[in-house]
Amino acid sequence: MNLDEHTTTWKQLNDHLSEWVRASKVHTEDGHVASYIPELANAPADILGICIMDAEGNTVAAGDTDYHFTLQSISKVFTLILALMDNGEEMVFSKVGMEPTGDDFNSMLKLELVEPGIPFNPLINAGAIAISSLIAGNTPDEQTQRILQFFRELADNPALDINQDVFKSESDTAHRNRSLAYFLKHNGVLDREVDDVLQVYFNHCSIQVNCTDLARMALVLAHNGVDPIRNQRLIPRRFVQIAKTFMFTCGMYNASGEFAMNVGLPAKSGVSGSILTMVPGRYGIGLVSPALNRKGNSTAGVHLLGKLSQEFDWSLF
Ligand SMILES: NC(=O)CC[C@H](N)C(=O)O
Repeated sequence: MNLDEHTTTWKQLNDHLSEWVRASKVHTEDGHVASYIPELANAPADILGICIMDAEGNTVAAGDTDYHFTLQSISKVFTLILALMDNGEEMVFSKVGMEPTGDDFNSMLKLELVEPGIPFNPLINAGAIAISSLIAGNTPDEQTQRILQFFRELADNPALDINQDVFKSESDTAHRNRSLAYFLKHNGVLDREVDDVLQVYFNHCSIQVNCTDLARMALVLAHNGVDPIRNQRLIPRRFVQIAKTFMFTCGMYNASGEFAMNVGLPAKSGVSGSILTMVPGRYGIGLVSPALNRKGNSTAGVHLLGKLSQEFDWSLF
């Protein structure tokens, strides 16, 4: 995109984003806030906030942008990157595969059905739990600190921290994730103890952010691992390429095909109703709207991104 195009897009966004947010907000009524993690059930069902950041750090934001939420599954993109940085591709892909499942994000179906019993990809729960075990550190605390440091660097926000209430709530009720982890342990995928691995996993899912933090983290991916604001490489290009490929094929779970069709951008959603996406080479985008559809993606959020993609012809296809 040349400078003129950027100026036009930015003006359009400034002029219309609030109105588009209002129009998408009605779609919060089509969804439900996640309640299987009890603490998430307290989220307001009718809000929608978005922040779009350009390569200089300018932002256009609209809606409920002060709202704080936990990263949930969005964290999986960045723990994958960290595991790749700590272990290299060969090691990581001996523990997780590269294919979409077509199943729900917390499904354990294919772990038993398909040899060799490793998770299909690093963005489903089973895959992300396997990835948590690969983060460098001698103890779960050391691993968690390493993740926090990395996320703070990417968000350029030293104040990022874990929401302890959400952590405890998930940890107390995660019977399904526990069974996935035991399955993985049995299959020889986890070299650490199940409880230790889960502690790291629940911790990174519970890191609290706002839309601006999400947009800032997305901006680094949009620029292939270089933070364009500080002009500093934070992630090797190849690992961003891997992460973005997974976002495209699995980032919106088993609605990734539909999202690719309607929006056409690499994205990752979380059950807090958050979505991180980007316009490659240009903008980082973070949004939140807690009401989810059946597949675990924000109803109003997906609608708004469809509108933006259509308006600015952002689809990569
Ligand atoms: N889709 C998600 O955001 C899932 C993350 C959540 N912490 C879980 O394990 O269930």
